Amino acid sequence: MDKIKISAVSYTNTLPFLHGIRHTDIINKIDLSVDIPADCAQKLIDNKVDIGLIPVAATLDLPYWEIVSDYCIGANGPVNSVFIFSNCKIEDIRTLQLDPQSRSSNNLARVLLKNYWKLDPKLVINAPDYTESNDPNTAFVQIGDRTFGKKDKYAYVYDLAEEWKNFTGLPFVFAAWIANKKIPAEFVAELNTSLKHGLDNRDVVIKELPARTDFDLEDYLMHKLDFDLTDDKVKALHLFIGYLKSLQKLTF
Ligand SMILES: C=C(O[C@@H]1C=C(C(=O)O)C=C[C@H]1O)C(=O)O
Repeated sequence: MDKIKISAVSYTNTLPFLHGIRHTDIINKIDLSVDIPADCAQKLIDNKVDIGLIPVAATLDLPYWEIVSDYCIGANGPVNSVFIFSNCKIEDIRTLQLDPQSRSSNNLARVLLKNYWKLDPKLVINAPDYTESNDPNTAFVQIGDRTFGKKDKYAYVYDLAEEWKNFTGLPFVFAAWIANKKIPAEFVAELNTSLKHGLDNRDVVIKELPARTDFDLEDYLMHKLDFDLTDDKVKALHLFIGYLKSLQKLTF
């Protein structure tokens, strides 16, 4: 059988999964690439890979998709790496610049703005530098490692997993292991075992990371991120996709 092609996320949040994959025999059965989330999604859409740890918002662009793992990148409350950073209160934001590496969180911001905050700022895709603006009423979405240590630098910081929980009472799934075709059950079982091995060895992963004083990596990987794809997370995933379908599609 040809090797199964897999694209995984290149952020710290995925290091436990990569540890599991690289330290179990599954590594010999797959072609693994590590990409920013937007590229994980695009590779699965373009059928360059069979499975991706893709932003769940990208399922709208897949004619066929199925979840192939019991694990995900999720959070039940604050996640500490998905934010709107702003110098004004949320209700005063007139322009929101989106993160080009994200698909889920940009759309989560849109869902929350419309349905929770009842706001309608102008959205900017592909701003030359989306994190910079001279306008005090322009804010931005940012995800992943680039947010580490930035929380104290802005007057207003909105953790989008926390805000989703305030809105729905549910956890949130940012990315899930999704296939664009049927995958044999034995492979799915092996993938789950390998991902679990990585999660069970998070202490090793944490020790290997360069220490930093401005961000608590242990708290992030052990507590803020919530990797089990529980029934509540699946419910949240479908609720989110439902909200997304009622919004105009964003084209990056
Ligand atoms: C929690 C995170 O989850 C992610 C957010 C994603 C998105 O917004 O599209 C995609 C993959 C995950 O890496 C994060 O990156 O901080």
